[in-house]
Amino acid sequence: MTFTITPSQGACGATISGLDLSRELDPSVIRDIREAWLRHHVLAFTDQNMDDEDLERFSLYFGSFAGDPYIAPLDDRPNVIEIRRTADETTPIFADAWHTDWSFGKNPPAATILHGIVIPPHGGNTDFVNQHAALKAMPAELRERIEGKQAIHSARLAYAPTGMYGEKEKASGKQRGFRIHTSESAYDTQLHPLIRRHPETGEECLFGCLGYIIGIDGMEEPEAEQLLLELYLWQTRPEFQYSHQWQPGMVVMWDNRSVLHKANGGYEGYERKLHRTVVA
Ligand SMILES: O=C(O)CCC(=O)C(=O)O
Ligand SMILES: [Fe+2]
Repeated sequence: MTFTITPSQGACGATISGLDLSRELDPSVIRDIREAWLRHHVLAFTDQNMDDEDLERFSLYFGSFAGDPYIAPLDDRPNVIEIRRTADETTPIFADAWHTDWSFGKNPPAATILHGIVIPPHGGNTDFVNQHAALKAMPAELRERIEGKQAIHSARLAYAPTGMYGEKEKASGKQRGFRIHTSESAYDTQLHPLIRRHPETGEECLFGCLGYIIGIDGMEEPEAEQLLLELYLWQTRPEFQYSHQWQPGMVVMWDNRSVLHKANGGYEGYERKLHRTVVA
């Protein structure tokens, strides 16, 4: 199978065309994809015509499934969740803030894979920021202040009963296109270093950002908040970004260990539906 890898014009990301993910892939092709994924951090596979079974098989080439703690999977597919926004939905856009998937966990996942099924005619990009590039270009003065520091991660601002997707959203009576359940477990915290080495490539990068990061271990709150905000503004700068524009049938796979990502709106009145797997 021959395929083409075209790097994006942005700080990360590449498009792969000429691959049919509805078929089994040769080990050598899987190796090439893995290499490209580690190099470009975000891969977009164009023109796929595939179902959930294909998505699952493709995902398992890269590791085992990680179960989503707060979003209900499809009834008949415990490893696939549907990110769906109906045409008339008025809830806030899901995941419209920079984050690393489940950085609040003890062992955050390696990859998230999205299959675009219904794609609106405009808007709805998924944005990525390269955290290797952000660290490399960081002013020494800022780096010194975060060096050796452990960030406190938690899902509480999003998934606790008091969080963004909690009681308030329920009380608003607005319906989401998919089911999110909040839980007391979202108040749990987990430490991860702000600067760490990528577990596969060994390259240094920043990990996580304000949002799932709620503090810095051993630092007073106002001081930590100020530092995390400064860091956030640096690590999400436009020069480190790549904005991914979807086409129907596209599959996008990113490396949670090296990029932050966020969803975008801008498609009011249109449906958007993607199926997602997460690889441990
Ligand atoms: O809807 C999107 O573009 C991305 C949503 C997201 O953050 C995710 O699936 O992890
Ligand atoms: Fe996400």
